[in-house]
Amino acid sequence: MWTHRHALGPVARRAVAALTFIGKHPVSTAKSILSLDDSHTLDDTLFARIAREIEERGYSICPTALPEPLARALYQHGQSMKKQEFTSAGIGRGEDFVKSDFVRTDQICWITGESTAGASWLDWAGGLQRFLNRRLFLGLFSFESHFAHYAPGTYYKRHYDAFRGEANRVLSLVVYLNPGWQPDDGGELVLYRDDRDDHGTRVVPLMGTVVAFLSEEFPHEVLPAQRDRYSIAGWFRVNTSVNNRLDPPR
Ligand SMILES: O=C(O)CCC(=O)C(=O)O
Ligand SMILES: [Fe+2]
Repeated sequence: MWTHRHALGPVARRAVAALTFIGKHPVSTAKSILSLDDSHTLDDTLFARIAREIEERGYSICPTALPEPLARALYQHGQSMKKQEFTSAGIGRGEDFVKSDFVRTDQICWITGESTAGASWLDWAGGLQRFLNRRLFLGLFSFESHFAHYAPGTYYKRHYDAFRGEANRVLSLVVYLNPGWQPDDGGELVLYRDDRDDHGTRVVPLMGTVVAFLSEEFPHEVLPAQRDRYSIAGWFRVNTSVNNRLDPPR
C-alpha cells in the first residue's frame, strides 16, 4: 500500500538492504526448529506475519494477535498496579529527559521483569526479537518497554520514536490491553506514512492488538480517549555502546 520511500536513515537503510537480500534468497522458516509446542507455532505464525509486513511496508497491525493468556496476565497486572508505580512520561533520554505536557500527558512504568506477567512479556518480545533477527537480519540487540496509562483526555502528540542519524531505536512495538473498546472511546493510534501525510492509518487500542513499525520511518500520535487506556510500548534497539558508556543510559 505504502510504496513511497523517502531518504532512509542508516539503520533503516541497513534493514532495507537486508530485506532486499532476503527477497532474492528466501530463508527457510524457523518453524522446523521451534515447533516444540502449539504456542511456539502460533507465535511463529504471528512473528512471520509481522516480519513479512515490515519487509513489505515498514509496519504491521495485527488485531487479536497477542496470545490470550499473556494478554490476560498483562491486563490483570496493569489493573493491579498502584497509581504511584506510574510516573509522568517525558521525552528524551538520560540527561536530555524533559517532561512536556505539550507533547504527552500519559503515565508510564518501565517493565523490568520482576512481575510474572512482566517476565512473560519480555520473554515473548525476546522471541519476536530472535525471529526478526533471523528472518530480516535487523541486528536487534536489546528491548526496553513500559506500561502506559492514558487517563481520559490525555494524549501523545505526533512524534517519531527515533531520529534519523542518531537513532538506535529500530523497531517500535505496541500492544493494547483494553477489553471492549468502543469506536467512540477515541484514543486511537494514528500512524502516518511520512511528514507530508495528514490522514494516517487509525488503530483502535483494543485488547490483544499488536502494532510494530520502523521507529525512524513513521510519525504517529495517540488521540485523546474518553476512558482509561492501557497499553505497553516497547522498542528494539541496536547496540550503540561506545567506549565505557553504557547504552541505554537510563
Ligand atoms: O500507545 C500507543 O498507541 C503509542 C504510544 C507511543 O507512541 C509511544 O509511547 O511512543
Ligand atoms: Fe511513539
